[in-house]
Amino acid sequence: MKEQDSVRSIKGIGEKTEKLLAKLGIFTVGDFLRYYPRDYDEYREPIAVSEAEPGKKAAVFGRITGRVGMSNTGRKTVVTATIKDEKSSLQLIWYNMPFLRNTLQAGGFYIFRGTVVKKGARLIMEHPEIFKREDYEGLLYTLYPIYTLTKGLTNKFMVKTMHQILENREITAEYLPEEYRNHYRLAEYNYALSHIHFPKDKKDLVVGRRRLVFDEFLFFILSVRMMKEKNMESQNTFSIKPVWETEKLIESLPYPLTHAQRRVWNEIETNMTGHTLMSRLVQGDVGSGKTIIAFLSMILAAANGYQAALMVPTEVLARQHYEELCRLVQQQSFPFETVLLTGSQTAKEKRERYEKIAQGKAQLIIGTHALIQEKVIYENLALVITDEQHRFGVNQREDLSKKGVRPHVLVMSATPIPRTLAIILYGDLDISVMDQLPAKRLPIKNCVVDTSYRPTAYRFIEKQVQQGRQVYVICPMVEESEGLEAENVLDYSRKLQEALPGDIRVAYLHGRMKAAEKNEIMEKFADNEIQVLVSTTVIEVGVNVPNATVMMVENAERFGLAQLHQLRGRVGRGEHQSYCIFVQGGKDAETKERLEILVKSNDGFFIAGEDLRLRGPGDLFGIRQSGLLEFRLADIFQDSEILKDASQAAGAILDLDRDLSLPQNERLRSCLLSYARERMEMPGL
Ligand SMILES: Nc1ncnc2c1ncn2[C@@H]1O[C@H](COP(=O)(O)OP(=O)(O)OP(=O)(O)O)[C@@H](O)[C@H]1O
Repeated sequence: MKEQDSVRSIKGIGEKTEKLLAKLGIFTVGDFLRYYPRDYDEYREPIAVSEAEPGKKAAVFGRITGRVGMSNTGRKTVVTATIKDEKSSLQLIWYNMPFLRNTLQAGGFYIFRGTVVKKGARLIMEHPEIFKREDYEGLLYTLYPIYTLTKGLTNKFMVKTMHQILENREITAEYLPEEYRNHYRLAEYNYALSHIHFPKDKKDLVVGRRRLVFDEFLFFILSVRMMKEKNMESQNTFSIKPVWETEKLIESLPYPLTHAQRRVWNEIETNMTGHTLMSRLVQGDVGSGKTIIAFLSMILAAANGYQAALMVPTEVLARQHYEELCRLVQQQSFPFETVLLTGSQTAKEKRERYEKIAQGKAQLIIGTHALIQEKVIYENLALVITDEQHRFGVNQREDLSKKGVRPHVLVMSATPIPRTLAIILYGDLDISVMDQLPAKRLPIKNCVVDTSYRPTAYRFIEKQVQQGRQVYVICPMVEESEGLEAENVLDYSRKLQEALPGDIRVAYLHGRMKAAEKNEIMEKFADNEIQVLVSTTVIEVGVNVPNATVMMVENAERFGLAQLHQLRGRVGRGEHQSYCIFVQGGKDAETKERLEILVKSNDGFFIAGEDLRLRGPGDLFGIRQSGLLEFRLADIFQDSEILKDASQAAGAILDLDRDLSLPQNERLRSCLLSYARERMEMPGL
């Protein structure tokens, strides 16, 4: 069994399971290994009955008082027992496990582990695990992994399979030279992998996690630096001069550019018309107007006789940008042809576009990563713009340079990272910051509520739709999943359609739908044929429907604040007053306090910083901060010390071996390439 082998090579996995795993983005043995737990169930110190609190999972010790009862209700057998201390009692219930009546002894001392629930005045625990004291001691403080699942897969299966893979020692060879591991106090790779899944205790987990976080940062930084180094060496061989077309476009916009947009545009123009190739990061908060800056840069290249490509992470976004750019070009009667290139197009459609690109008939090219596939040959590509850095890793750059192309590179990022961290993460990529929102925007009105507010929210949604506006509702899950109590898109959209008048059209959207279906839904939403869109975070990045004025996020506690800020950025993009309703799953006061930060501020940088302050740096396994830079484990804020180490290591590695061509870096290089490939293929949520 090798990392790159299909999951089918794992014993016990057939076609059906293969399909289910694909839904989780697991295709190979390596994907499985890097499918890290979303949480851990800790075997904590047992507590007394009177310490048990409703809603919390606990291990409660006690002696069974009275007898162990058994009854039949309908087709179920119900076994019950009670444990007590001086102050309170806890009732234990098991369904369809009649044998327990004989195993559990009246008067026996046990530890019961489960979630405590309050029913009327009683405290009960349904289906608790049962332990003898001596057995529990062996488990004390161990952590049991919990994986995000999909219908048809159980946590038990994931655990069993993970053990099976990890037992096979040959799969994952260490790729980081020993001197680096020693210098940065890093665990060996296999050790780290097995301890992220099955840690003996928290300390163990921290050690394993540290290594894997280091790797994520290292790969990210290496890929950025390698891109930058290549460009730094390079002279700007393109002959690009400022053009009137960009000025004309700016003048024709229905709004003046903000100062920040002006400044950033000047920086880009100076760079592209200067002596060295551009490697620039444009960092701007949600809704700060990055798209028009991207378009201007593309027009600059096109008006100078070159091609420009804009690569975005989703087809939905590619199509949206394509339509907007076509509209602008036509309106100005510019003689440029715009083409869209996405994975879901038919072979014939793709062939036609390849031809146009190869012959230089198309100058403005927009698409997903289909843009840099083998068959695409550019005639004279001068500019590549990517939406998020991780989507344009080393291998894409290599793919391009194999074709003899070394274009200007512009990276657009909406992740609010303080400048100090951005510099470490993006190396010495030039950074342009767009720190201003367009004027005349009405600030979004926000509220944090619990689920009892839903009827009121639905009435509000109804009113907004009657006024011609549109609504997003975000759920954390696509479908129901075992062991996770969170709203899911499929059931929620059904419920919502029933709760709203029949003439309001509700539709749903999630990353697992076919691209064509997603496009159709998005187009209908953009045309206001659909008024309410229930979606996963697949709409988080870049989607722009200015008529949408309400964003309702269910189970808001499940998202990082920075991610919620991104989601909120989907509304308040037009002239109408917009609203954001964060619905909290429970009533936890701390969670409410955290969510209230969003009510206080609309500044992405501030929000990210406050989130960290509230959670404290010790909270390694809480909700991840930045949904956007899709690190699996790493959190740029929380792990900023590891980030600094990784940045230093990347520098040392590249100082000795600029393109990782030395034999000792061979494995590192191939891991880096598969890392970049993996990022590209990560399915939406
Ligand atoms: N200077 C401006 N004044 C008014 N509106 C603007 C200005 N610049 C852009 N816009 C409009 O603001 C909206 C958001 O712009 P854009 O889609 O470029 O945001 P963005 O920076 O890409 O944000 P996100 O990261 O959320 O995608 C668009 O409808 C755009 O037309």
